[in-house]
Amino acid sequence: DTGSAAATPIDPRFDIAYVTPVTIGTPPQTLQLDLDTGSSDLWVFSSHTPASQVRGQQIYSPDKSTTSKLLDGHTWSIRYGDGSGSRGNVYTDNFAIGGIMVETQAVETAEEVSSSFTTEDNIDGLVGLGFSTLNTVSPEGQLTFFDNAKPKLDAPVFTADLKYMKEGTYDFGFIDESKYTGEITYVPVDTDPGYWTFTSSGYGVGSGTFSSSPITGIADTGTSLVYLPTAIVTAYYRQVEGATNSRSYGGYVFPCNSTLPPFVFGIGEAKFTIPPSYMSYAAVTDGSPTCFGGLQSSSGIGINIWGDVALKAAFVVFNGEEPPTIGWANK
Ligand SMILES: CC[C@H](C)[C@H](NC(=O)[C@@H](NC[C@H](O)[C@@H](N)CC(C)C)C(C)C)C(=O)N[C@@H](Cc1ccccc1)C(=O)OC
Repeated sequence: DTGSAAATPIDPRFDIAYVTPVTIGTPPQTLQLDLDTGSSDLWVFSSHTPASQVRGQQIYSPDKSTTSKLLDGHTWSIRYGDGSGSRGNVYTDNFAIGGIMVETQAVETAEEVSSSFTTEDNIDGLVGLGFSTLNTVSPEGQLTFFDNAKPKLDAPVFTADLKYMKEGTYDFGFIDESKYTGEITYVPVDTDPGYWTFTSSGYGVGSGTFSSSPITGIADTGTSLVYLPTAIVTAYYRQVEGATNSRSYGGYVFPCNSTLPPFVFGIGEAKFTIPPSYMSYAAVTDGSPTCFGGLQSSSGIGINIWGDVALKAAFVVFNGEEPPTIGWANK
């Protein structure tokens, strides 16, 4: 099998996250989920989510599905790096993305979600596409959609073609040559503890010299920004007029009318350029003349994260063969 599904930005003003339509159950219930390579739980707003925590999200009602089965005695509870989280029970049911159907996918129903999920009314849940070792279901961990679908796919891969303030695509089971230019550069993935962890070959700020120093981090479609070591981040903002590291805004900000250099990162011998428009992520509040940077420091997180600001500058292949690799191409 092969399949494709849209990755649509949830906000017209800036790319905070992307959602993809999925179907769950019989008859199919359609939800818009955030495909997240930075985690490995598939969880949804559901008929079990307290009404006070639901604000317009589509919900999955297992009782309305003839193919749903409670996974008795199983629960899940997840905490993300941004402090958000959720927890609940587990069902298995039919689950499809882009026409790829998995009959007994573990679908985790939310009994509780944190406030940032309640307020984000365009996200009905997440599809974790990290490695299944990170799945939080207890007492038995469950497989991700990708692990379940892999045997059915023409090739054990999925690709991300995220776009700046536009609809992009996730493809499953094939590599669409029309979506990229030149060659795909593959690098090894370290699957411990369960992220798509790889090592970039270095970085450059604008037309400055390229610094060939290894940067190990994760490819995370579920994180909006890029988080890198402080030394790299300060080198970048040193080139931005009026940039400061704001405690009140929680990161580097600068006057929106400042000229920003592009940010270059290396994958093997290949170079990828994040254009200035992606690096000026968003006004700190609507209409403010102060903008928040798309590149921030990872020092408070503990890992480097190549989030959407970097991923949308490339065509990315998540290769699930043994051993897994990750491929990057320009587009
Ligand atoms: C199973 C937990 C998943 C894998 C969780 N993953 C993450 O938090 C990673 N991805 C974060 C998600 O992409 C998130 N931005 C999705 C949105 C919609 C909320 C971060 C680290 C880049 C995690 O590592 N949580 C840490 C908590 C943490 C991590 C980093 C910093 C601080 C705290 C944990 O609990 O690990 C067991």
